[in-house]
Amino acid sequence: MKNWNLNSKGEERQLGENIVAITVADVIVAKVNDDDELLLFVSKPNQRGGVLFNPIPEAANEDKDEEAYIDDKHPCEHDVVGGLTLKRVKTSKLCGGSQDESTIDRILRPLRALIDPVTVLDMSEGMTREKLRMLKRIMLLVVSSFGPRERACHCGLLDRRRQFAQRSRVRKLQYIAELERNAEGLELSAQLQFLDQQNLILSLENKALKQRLDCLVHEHLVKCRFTIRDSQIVDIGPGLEAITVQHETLGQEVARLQTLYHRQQQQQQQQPPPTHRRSKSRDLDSQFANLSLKGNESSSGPGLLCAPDGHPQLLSDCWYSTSRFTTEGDNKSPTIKALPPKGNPNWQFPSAMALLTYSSTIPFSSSSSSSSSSTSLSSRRFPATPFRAHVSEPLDPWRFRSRLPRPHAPVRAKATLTVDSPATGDASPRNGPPRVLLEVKDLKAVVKESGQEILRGVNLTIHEGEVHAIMGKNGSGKSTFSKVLVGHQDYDVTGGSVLFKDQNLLEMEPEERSHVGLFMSFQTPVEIPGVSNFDFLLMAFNARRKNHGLPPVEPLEIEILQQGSKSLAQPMRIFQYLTSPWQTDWDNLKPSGQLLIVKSSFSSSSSSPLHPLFLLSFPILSSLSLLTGMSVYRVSDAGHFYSLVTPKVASLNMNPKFLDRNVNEGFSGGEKKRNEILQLAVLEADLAILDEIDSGLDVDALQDVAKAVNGLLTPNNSALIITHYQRLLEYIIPSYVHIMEDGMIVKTGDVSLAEQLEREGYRGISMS
Ligand SMILES: Nc1ncnc2c1ncn2[C@@H]1O[C@H](COP(=O)(O)OP(=O)(O)OP(=O)(O)O)[C@@H](O)[C@H]1O
Repeated sequence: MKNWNLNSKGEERQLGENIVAITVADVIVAKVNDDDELLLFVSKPNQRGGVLFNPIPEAANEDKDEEAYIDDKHPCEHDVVGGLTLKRVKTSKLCGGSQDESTIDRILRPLRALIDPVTVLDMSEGMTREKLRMLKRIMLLVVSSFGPRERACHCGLLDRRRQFAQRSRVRKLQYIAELERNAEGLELSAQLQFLDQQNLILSLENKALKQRLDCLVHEHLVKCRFTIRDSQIVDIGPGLEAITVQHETLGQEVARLQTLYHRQQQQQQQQPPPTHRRSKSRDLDSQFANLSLKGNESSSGPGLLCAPDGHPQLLSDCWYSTSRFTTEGDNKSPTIKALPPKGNPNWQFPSAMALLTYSSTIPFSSSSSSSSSSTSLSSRRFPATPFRAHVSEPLDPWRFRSRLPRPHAPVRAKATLTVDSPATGDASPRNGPPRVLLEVKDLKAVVKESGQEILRGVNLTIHEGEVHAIMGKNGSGKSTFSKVLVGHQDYDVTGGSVLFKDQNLLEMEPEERSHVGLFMSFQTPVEIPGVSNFDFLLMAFNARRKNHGLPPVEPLEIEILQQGSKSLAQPMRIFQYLTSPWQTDWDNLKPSGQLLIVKSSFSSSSSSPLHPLFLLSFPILSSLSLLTGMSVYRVSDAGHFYSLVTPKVASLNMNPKFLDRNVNEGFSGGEKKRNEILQLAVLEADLAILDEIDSGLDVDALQDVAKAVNGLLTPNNSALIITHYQRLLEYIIPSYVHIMEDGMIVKTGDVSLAEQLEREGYRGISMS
């Protein structure tokens, strides 16, 4: 193993000699081959010494997607959340340890085939400070390939499609790993220096050659590969195998671009702010119009589109757009003609250049002004006379729409599901009197462990469309009542009956209770390390759908737009436009994964018109696809789970990034509560039991949460709210207020009872 002194943020990290274990992230999911299952699945070590999911499920459990696995010694506080049974395994099972040698060996065997030696952290004795320190400083992701047959690591929760959301977390780590793998035995150290948000300088120091190799790396190119041969960088970026660049000249080029960049920055600072902001698409248009072209003037061969002066940020786009082409016409105004890449006679030249060429009026004239920059490239490949493309008018992407290659058939059948809720409740009231949803008669329950009786005969009837509030002194049994209703394992029911929608609730397993429409928001919501909120919501949602005999909902629609020629056999240096579809910033291009993906916001659904920016970007992607052999995908959320969940996130005033975070992990108290309501909103339960959702909420959050709950109430569902304070009931007006004392409901009234309680306290209320 080489030592690397950088991590993805450019911070100094020194890796231990033999350590290749993998993570400080919550979950590492990596995939190399198209057919791969999950590579590795390690959760952040936490104080309980556990991670949540076992990467090697029992054979019998393999198909139970909604289940994970528990180490009984580390039970979760609540083992049923949103209808999913959560189980826990010990870190030792993942990171190694003496407890189960064969399991560890099974995990590590394929890893060892790729990277050796592998250091195993023995976690069987629990987490020590030293081990934690070791884990924390490990920032190297091992990208490996486990075929489906080996299935060395399989995650019961995430299938390939769901990994989209996870990939963002690993992209930079992958980058480091990729650099490491491609160093070809040369000892390199690397430094990253950010020029701006998107561009950075990657400096590779080759100690053996005593050379420093600098290269501008656009964010798109973060996954680019630098191969070093004979003191030259060969193969920079996808598809540019033909380009050989001497590192010294590349360094000069970088320096030049850097100067340009700084000069431009200075100029921008000196200029008064523009009065009108130009739309981004217009900016792109004009930037494309400024592209220049360098290439082989007379014969076929590689060409290079170059960024206009002062726009180094376009450089990598241009590189990506490099295609095989030839020029026709005389030197003064040659035109470009595309050549099909080898082995692909049907190629149509759908590159950025195609946009230029198709306009057919574009003259390419010899330009001496840019000859200086051409010397930065190897003269063997690039003659000193470059061409410069002039575009007389801004590009109108709509003009070229019909020329774009027709999308291929979808990779898999497009989901035609509408995301209908499995909940039975809909907004329209049923005919006749409201149905009884919950009928509790003389319910008695004891603490399983001690036999202490907590509930001593609770009676409560809840009809559809009603909101019931339970108040009561601390320790009166409110939470116990709600937990008994959802089947908490700590309690035994010793008497009475509970009917939910005419079914005997007490005979049901906890997850069944959830599936039939009972939802409980806990006082202290459970954290689920290693599982993103989005995945969790999707799993819970689909678990309920499954229970109702409905097919699962897909997170996204994925459609292939251009089939690449290569199989995904190699780790690819491809970026994707989308890792989290809720992030809709065009500039936020993410290097990750193996797919070229256009964000849903640009492509919308397949039936709706294509966004102009998509049209502009597609040729680049398409060209890149041709060069690299990778496929181009389009992703749409229309009618899929993303489109269901994102408005609900918005209605709760939650930051969409919360979808990407692990369930409740690191959330503030208020955020956890909102998250609980988000779960409720997604699951659309018939009866929501909300235990102190107002605790820990500031005034705004309280209003948001109350508003969201009110928005979920329909004539056909109901809510049971446990609270200490009347203020919540100002926002969610209850039909009935009950007071619980010593394990029984001792008084029932309307909202005025809560007001009286607020004024006079429990002493002021007669419980008779
Ligand atoms: N698992 C348990 N083990 C031991 N005692 C328990 C357990 N669960 C509940 N109790 C006891 O039962 C009583 C009622 O607790 P519960 O949490 O239901 O009260 P509560 O009305 O919700 O109180 P608060 O308003 O403070 O939340 C308390 O005395 C509590 O200590």
